[in-house]
Amino acid sequence: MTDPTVEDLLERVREGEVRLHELDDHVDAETAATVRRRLVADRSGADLDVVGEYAFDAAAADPNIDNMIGGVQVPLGVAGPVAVDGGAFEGDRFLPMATTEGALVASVNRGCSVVDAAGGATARVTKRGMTRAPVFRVADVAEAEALVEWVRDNEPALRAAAESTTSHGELLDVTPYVVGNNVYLRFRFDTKDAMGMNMVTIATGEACDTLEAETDAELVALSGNLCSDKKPAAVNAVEGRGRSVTADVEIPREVVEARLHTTPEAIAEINTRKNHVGSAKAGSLGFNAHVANAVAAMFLATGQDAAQVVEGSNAITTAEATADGDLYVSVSIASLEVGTVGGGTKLPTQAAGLDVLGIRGGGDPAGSNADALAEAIAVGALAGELSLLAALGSRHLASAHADLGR
Ligand SMILES: CC(C)(COP(=O)([O-])OP(=O)([O-])OC[C@H]1O[C@@H](n2cnc3c(N)ncnc32)[C@H](O)[C@@H]1OP(=O)([O-])[O-])[C@@H](O)C(=O)NCCC(=O)NCCSC(=O)C[C@@](C)(O)CC(=O)[O-]
Ligand SMILES: NC(=O)C1=CN([C@@H]2O[C@H](COP(=O)(O)OP(=O)(O)OC[C@H]3O[C@@H](n4cnc5c(N)ncnc54)[C@H](OP(=O)(O)O)[C@@H]3O)[C@@H](O)[C@H]2O)C=CC1
Repeated sequence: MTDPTVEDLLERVREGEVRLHELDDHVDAETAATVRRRLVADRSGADLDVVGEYAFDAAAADPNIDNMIGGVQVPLGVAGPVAVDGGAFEGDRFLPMATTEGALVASVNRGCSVVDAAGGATARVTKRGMTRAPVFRVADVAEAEALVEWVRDNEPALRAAAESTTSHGELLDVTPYVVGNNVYLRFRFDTKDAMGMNMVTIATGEACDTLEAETDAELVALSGNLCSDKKPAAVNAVEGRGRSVTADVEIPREVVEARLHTTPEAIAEINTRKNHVGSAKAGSLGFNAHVANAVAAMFLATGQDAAQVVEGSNAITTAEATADGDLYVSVSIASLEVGTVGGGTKLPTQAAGLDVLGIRGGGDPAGSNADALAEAIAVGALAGELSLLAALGSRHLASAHADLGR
């Protein structure tokens, strides 16, 4: 059935009277999406009916998407339940994972069952702080030095300016970097339960206004790439960004042999030769097998910013056979950028993913829910590492994907 409003708007867009992104000014968000979808379908010849079958309120998604035409669905599975002794995440929980890679959830699920059989994993957030690093132009290195000194002497003023824009964010420190006549100031904030990129960008902008009013430096760009957001960068792997989180477990030899079909020694050797030596030779920032898999699947399931999987793969896996012949395994993710408020966390299916973990919204104390999410993801990554290393040891990687992933 044709809707006169849709037909009329389609015509007006085709005539150039209304721009595609201005449709929401004329009709409700859902109708605007329908008009855009029809237009794209007509132009491309694609059948977009299924894209129009989305389960969220189009108006509520306004902060999350521009030029919306519908929704993409990603299958959602669970691994676990798995017992976790965390600094913030406690208990036996299922881990929600959204992915299109067959065998991935099975792998993490197997890892979770092994972790559980070993009595559970331990997880802790060891550092927190979301960063934004503006770049300033100065005349020369003498002025650069003067600016760095000014920043050191005036941190309270920068803090007051930055924190005037947020009731949750706290400026932790400002680290200067000088390159010729460029000065980069890496502002680091405690963003509590928010991932914090909007929060710290707004707060840093305010601090930059103060700095420009008081010094000769000129702001060139509010993000100068030393932050560093959504790019592989050693600064994040070394200094951390978002949450730095570690999970570990010690697994009795008999559990390794019965459930993973291999030995602690074999897993330790594969970890060294593959994750450490192979990664070093490849020039990789990630010294792990597939931490990005658990990070990406749990990011999608809980409304995180998918592009930040880049930083989430800055992880080191260690594995060793203990003196008792058991297996110790750990995963340390240096820069896991997560939140349980803001961004995509409010969308209904993503909020449901956080509910599965029991950590939707603001934590008590503030920041504890985002810590818990980081710990849950680290345990998922640990389970995935265990299972994949074992599959390589028992030579099951190819057959597992042939059976489950095609
Ligand atoms: C596939 C398995 C788990 C089979 O492993 P298995 O030991 O032969 O399976 P099983 O049938 O004996 O079951 C053992 C447990 O696995 C789980 N399990 C088993 N099947 C399922 C299923 N359908 N759905 C959910 N859970 C499943 C489940 O926990 C089960 O215990 P139970 O509950 O029965 O007591 C194993 O071979 C495996 O983990 N393989 C590795 C696969 C993997 O890790 N893939 C990751 C993606 S690879 C990639 O993307 C990155 C890569 C590889 O390129 C990175 C790199 O370079 O290294
Ligand atoms: N701007 C940019 O450069 C970039 C933006 N993004 C996007 O930014 C979004 C995430 O930014 P983010 O700032 O996290 O989210 P939001 O912009 O959605 O802001 C979250 C706000 O929630 C409020 N809040 C309420 N309860 C809490 C609590 N318990 N802990 C912390 N804050 C709380 C805070 O308000 P208040 O501050 O008033 O206290 C906070 O600023 C994502 O959509 C992401 O895609 C991603 C990369 C770059």
